Amino acid sequence: MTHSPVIVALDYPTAEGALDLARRLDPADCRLKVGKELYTRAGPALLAQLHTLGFDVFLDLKFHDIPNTVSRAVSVAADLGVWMVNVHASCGRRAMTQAADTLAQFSAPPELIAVTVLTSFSQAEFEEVHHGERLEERVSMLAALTQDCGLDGVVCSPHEVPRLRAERGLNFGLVTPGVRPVGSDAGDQTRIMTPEQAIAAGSSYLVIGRPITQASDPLQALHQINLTLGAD
Ligand SMILES: O=c1ccn([C@@H]2O[C@H](COP(=O)(O)O)[C@@H](O)[C@H]2O)c(=O)[nH]1
Repeated sequence: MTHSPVIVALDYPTAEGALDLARRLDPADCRLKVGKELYTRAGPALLAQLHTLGFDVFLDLKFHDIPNTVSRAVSVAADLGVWMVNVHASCGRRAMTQAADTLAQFSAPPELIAVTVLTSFSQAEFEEVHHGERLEERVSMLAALTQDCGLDGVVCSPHEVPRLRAERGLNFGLVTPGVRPVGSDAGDQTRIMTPEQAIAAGSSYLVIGRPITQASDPLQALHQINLTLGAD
């Protein structure tokens, strides 16, 4: 069990690349996230290997489908022993409630969280797909719905954290990608903050990928982040 809020996003095209880093990391220093790229390649066998290494694993497949499909998918994720799994909040009340009810039947269910608005979206890009809506209003509305459906938290940008913490309370998980240490490239992310700012704002967990995985020394990059957060 780690005291660090960092979840390292293992966005690699092969199991070998991901395992090469995972074997050098210590589960005392971080959790790991497996997303669509790596899971599409390596599937449940890779999850089993990461569990054998001692890591808590967030399976980030962002299920977005009809209620029956979403609840069955999170049930399989629970069977695979992951620590956290997610859906899109915009799949709606019935899908989220059914997923939460399904997981409640497990003795040690994974945390179930819902994506609000992807951290890559700027307000302008958001308006192209949600005409006339304010991004932060939608995040707030989806977080309220997610909590009402009995889920454990949401994925949002650190920018939305102060408002959501105030609206949803201290026990609601706020998992934030869009985290960039000073000097690192934003890449395709737009709503970003530094690790220290995100934790000060009230984030529960920080999802950090490329600033660690593409660093010349990924272990040192993680160590430096944990140090600045007092989690070393
Ligand atoms: O809104 C979201 C939801 C998920 N992600 C995922 O987090 C990581 C971030 O990686 P970086 O390299 O630190 O940008 C990545 O796996 C995304 O799929 C997100 O960024 N935003």
